[in-house]
Amino acid sequence: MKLLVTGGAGYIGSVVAALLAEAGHAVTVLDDLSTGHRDAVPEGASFTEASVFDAASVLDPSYDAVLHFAAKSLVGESVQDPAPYWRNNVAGTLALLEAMRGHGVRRLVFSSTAAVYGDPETVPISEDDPALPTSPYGASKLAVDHMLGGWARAYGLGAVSLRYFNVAGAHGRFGERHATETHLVPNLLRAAAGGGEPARLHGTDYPTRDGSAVRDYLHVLDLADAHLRALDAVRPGVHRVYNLGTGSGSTVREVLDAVRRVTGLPVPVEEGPRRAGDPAVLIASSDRARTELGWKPRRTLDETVSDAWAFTRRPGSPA
Ligand SMILES: NC(=O)c1ccc[n+]([C@@H]2O[C@H](COP(=O)([O-])OP(=O)(O)OC[C@H]3O[C@@H](n4cnc5c(N)ncnc54)[C@H](O)[C@@H]3O)[C@@H](O)[C@H]2O)c1
Ligand SMILES: O=c1ccn([C@@H]2O[C@H](COP(=O)(O)OP(=O)(O)O[C@H]3O[C@H](CO)[C@H](O)[C@H](O)[C@H]3O)[C@@H](O)[C@H]2O)c(=O)[nH]1
Repeated sequence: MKLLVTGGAGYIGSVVAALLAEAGHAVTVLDDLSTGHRDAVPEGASFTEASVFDAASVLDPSYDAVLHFAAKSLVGESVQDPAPYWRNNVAGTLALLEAMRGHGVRRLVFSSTAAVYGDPETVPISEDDPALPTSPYGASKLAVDHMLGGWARAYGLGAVSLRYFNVAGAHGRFGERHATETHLVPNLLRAAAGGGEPARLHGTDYPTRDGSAVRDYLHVLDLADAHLRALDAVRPGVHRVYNLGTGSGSTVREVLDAVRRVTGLPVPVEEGPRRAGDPAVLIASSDRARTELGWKPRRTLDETVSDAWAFTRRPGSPA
């Protein structure tokens, strides 16, 4: 297939673009490099440095599908400064959808998020549970999910929204390197590598088994596999939503233990208050993806941490 991958110079987009190129697809990456890196675009993919707002001039009717990763995605930042989230994630996606419609490109796989669910009443969370986001980031992604439903019904778009839970790990030279890093696993690994600040543990008084927050950590390669399956499953006129997680939760302290186990290093940690807006527990029910996409996550937390550690220690890594 001929595919446009927006955000393909970023963490998750670069891993999926690499796998798509390895599978023999013709991949064009569109990325404005706002948080991504030119050297993260995989060999074998062509690259256009542009914004999703310019998608109309990059797409043409020969494209079979778009995988849309480009977004702003920091929960806390979106609370402090929501305007860029609505502009980039909602208006940017609208521009992309109009470009797709204009060129007759009718298949889309979209990066949605567990943040659409806010603070859930029960876990594991299924796709039919209430979506009450607690941040502009989550609200912007939910708005797009709604937009895609309307586009499928009215214009015949085939779309899949993949609601990722916590993504971690790496695929060789493709991994997570953000100038502003808020995610737990890379922050713990940076502290393990030494030379910097201790890692911070945000919140020790959650109603969980050890007082720290619980998340569902999914290896980026398992996540990527779901994208390849979604691309095959997408059908004109239908919008489907799938949660993607392992179905089992780890506390922050358990992830810290995994990092100590995998690296064999003492990871300095400072305990602090809760981070504003963080829910206590987020765990996915991915039964729908298992049933309809035949998807099954395969990698353990230790494998996830181990692959992220190998990425952190690669030659030339700033960590
Ligand atoms: N990392 C996670 O745990 C997680 C969880 C849930 C959902 N997501 C979603 O997955 C997607 C990818 O996340 P990531 O962690 O790889 O983030 P990332 O910041 O590494 O990648 C995003 C990429 O999009 C590009 N980009 C941003 N705005 C753009 C625009 N207007 N035009 C063109 N390119 C633009 C950036 O330069 C970057 O390369 C995002 O949509 C995010 O919301 C991520
Ligand atoms: O240095 C850190 C970083 C994080 N945490 C804690 O570790 C857990 C995981 O935090 P992350 O920042 O790694 O991930 P989030 O759960 O906050 O966010 C992720 O999942 C969300 C869904 O809820 C969104 O999709 C978002 O894009 C994605 O990054 C949280 O309890 C957080 O407070 C720490 O203790 N120390």
